[in-house]
Amino acid sequence: MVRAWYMDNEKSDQRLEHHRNPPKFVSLEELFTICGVEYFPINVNTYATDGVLDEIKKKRGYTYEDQITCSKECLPNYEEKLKNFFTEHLHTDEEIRLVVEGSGYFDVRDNNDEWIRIEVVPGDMIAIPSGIYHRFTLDSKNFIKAKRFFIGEPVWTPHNRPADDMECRKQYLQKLSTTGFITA
Ligand SMILES: CSCCC(=O)/C(O)=C/O
Ligand SMILES: [Fe+2]
Repeated sequence: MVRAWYMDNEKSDQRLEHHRNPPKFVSLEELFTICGVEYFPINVNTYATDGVLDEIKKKRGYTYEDQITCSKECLPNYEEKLKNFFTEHLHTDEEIRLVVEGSGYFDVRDNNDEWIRIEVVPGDMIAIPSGIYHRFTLDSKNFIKAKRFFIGEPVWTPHNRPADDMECRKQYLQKLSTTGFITA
């Protein structure tokens, strides 16, 4: 089950939870309405046959799928990749991940530019919208295996902050400031 909370401002080990004192948790509804981040619970034991994941893929047009394992042993250029993942950036497309093993943290900026930390564990599928500033880190267990989805040919390019002039950033802010991400 995904959990999310506002981060403290400590610069210590990025792999720690970094709760505020007192902790300030964020609900799934808030994650969606203030940041546009969507969440789908998936059964990692049955997703190959139960149809839930297939339905999401069909509905959202995810035609590309692969798997990434982040660990010292499995990820080429591990240190450099982890450093890049944790550098604040945005993408021109959604970033969709389904955790099948291990765990980690996606951090996203809220509408006041504060960090919200999203803890992901097996069965958590999240869609991080195009244009939102975010980053990723492993937790202290140093291992995650996740499926990645994409509409069409994947574009993984991160655009590091500042990327405020990018069209996807402007569109994201426009959505937030007008209707938000609330859908009928
Ligand atoms: C658990 S997937 C690794 C992180 C990643 O792919 C990414 O693009 C972070 O922004
Ligand atoms: Fe990213």
